[in-house]
Amino acid sequence: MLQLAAVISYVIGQRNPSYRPSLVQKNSLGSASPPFAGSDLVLSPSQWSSHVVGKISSWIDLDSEDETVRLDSETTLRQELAWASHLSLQACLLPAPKGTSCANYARCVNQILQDLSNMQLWLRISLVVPDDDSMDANSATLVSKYARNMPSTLPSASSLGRWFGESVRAAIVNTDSFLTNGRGYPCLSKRHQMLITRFFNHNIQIIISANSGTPKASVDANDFHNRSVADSQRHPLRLYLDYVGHLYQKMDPLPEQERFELGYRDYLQSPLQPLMDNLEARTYETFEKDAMKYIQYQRAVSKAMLDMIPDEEASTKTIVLMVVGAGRGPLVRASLQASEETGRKLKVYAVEKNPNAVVTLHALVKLEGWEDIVTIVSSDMRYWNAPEKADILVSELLGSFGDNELSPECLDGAQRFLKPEGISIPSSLPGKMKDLRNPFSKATLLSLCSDSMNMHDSGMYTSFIQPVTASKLYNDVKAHKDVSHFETAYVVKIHNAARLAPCQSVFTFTHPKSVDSESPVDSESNQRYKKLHFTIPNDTGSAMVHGFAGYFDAVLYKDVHLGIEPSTATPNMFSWFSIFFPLRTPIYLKPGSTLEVWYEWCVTSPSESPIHNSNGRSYWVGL
Ligand SMILES: C[S@@+](CC[C@H](N)C(=O)[O-])C[C@H]1O[C@@H](n2cnc3c(N)ncnc32)[C@H](O)[C@@H]1O
Repeated sequence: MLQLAAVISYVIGQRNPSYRPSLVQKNSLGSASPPFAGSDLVLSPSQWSSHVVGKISSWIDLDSEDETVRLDSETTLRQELAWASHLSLQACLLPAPKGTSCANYARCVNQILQDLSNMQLWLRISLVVPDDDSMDANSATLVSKYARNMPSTLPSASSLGRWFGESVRAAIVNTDSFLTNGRGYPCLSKRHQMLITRFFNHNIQIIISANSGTPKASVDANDFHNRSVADSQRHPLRLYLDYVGHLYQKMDPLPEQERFELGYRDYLQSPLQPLMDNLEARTYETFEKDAMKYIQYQRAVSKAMLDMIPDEEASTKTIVLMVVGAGRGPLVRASLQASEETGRKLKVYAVEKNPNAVVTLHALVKLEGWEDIVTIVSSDMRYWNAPEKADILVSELLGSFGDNELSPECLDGAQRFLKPEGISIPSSLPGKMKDLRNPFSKATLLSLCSDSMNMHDSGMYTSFIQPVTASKLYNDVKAHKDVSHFETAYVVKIHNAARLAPCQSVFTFTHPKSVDSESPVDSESNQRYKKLHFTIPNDTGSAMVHGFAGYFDAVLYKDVHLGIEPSTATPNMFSWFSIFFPLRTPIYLKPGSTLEVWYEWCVTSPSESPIHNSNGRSYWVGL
């Protein structure tokens, strides 16, 4: 049930706490060394490997000025880790470095890591930088392929937030961090409670620790073996454990959408290429389950119809509506429902280039009896010779980053058959955009759209990025051991990540494009360039940037929008996950620093990255 109960910490060297290799060599005079640990028979191999995390002797000081202590430390660390490997433990918790210098600590750990195959090493890192030069392991910690010590006074939200992008395995909460409630039971402040709940949401285990003098949460393995249930209930940290268990139990159940998305968390997927490839039936099926998307389209089409035809002309005029990229027909259905809802008459063309989806479209039209209203066109919209012009053009060709499924290029082709006064859904606000366009260059227009306008009044769809710490995503890309995977964009339900600065808009595309020949804006070009500066809040502290998370927002019509940019995301919609652009080498940011990035694409400050995906050599979207 509870993650906390799942792992017992086993102090590997505790058989004899005063054991030092150098003393043994001096005293034993060649006789056999006494055992430094208990027998491996006290637990079964599966218990060792699934229930136990080893705890390496805390006296170890790998950077000690005292040569004997340093050498003893190295020998003991290796010996204890070898024993832990012998037991097939899943992980071992290393003691924190003792001073400010940890060069030899890093060297030893790095060397040991080369030979470790399955066992993880957990490092203790204090959530706050201690005042003195000792890393007080008992104050409060996270265990990451870290363990974090959690202090009684917590740092700022953005400082804490960084850790959700790092590979944190456990949080060590000292009993000092607890308060006592009116009935004398341990409890935590509201901020601590929220943090613990967030740890649970990120599968971070909680370890309760007590200062020396108070019995520790860790249980001797021999003791554990013989312990009766009644004994264990009297464990001095039992009340603390019960309280943390209570926090776990009172968590709200995950909403249905998040449950659906659980299996996709931090799982890198290649973005779809619906133009170059033909989508499969199961992909269409996933789209079609997203009721929210079609509700928003229906609302947008209804509003456009009402604006287009006044009530008094509703029975005499018929709107020509074209769904371009109709797939298996859900936007045709949404449009027909909008027609029913508004009492406006409709004639529909469903244009689709995927011949397999067209088969299903035909079956749908027949099944629903739409033959008199809907004409199916099996063609690429860029080359179709439409028999008449459309009043309303409905499309959904959006990728997670807006234009990355080539919506601009496809709609450029479809614009030919939209009446000059016609409406595109997603839609621009032609009058307003035109006012802005005329006096400015394209670069100015882009920065205006992004910086000073409310995005829902701006163009048709806009992409956004923000820098993230996302060590899991980074390591998954790195595991491919080639440059091309670093130069690829991924669609991913980003979960274990820290969003280091608010999103900024990148590119905006509007349709139909301006036909104003006097405009200085080259309205035909879909080329874009943008330079952005992200300022990391001062109280974040230092952070690593592993890449950028990308999103889009689209104005469907007037106030009806659709998008995944976190601050305005359409609720309960799961058709799009974020996009992730990894960096080949993570960038270290000092507290309060500014990150400069240009797209597409390179980081130029505080340090320079190589140019990514030059000329689309690793990743491109196929026309
Ligand atoms: C993202 S899917 C959306 C499908 C459908 N509207 C839905 O909501 O389920 C985009 C669809 O547009 C089609 N498509 C992409 N580019 C096209 C083009 N140039 N001409 C016609 N269809 C296109 C794809 O084959 C795909 O069926």
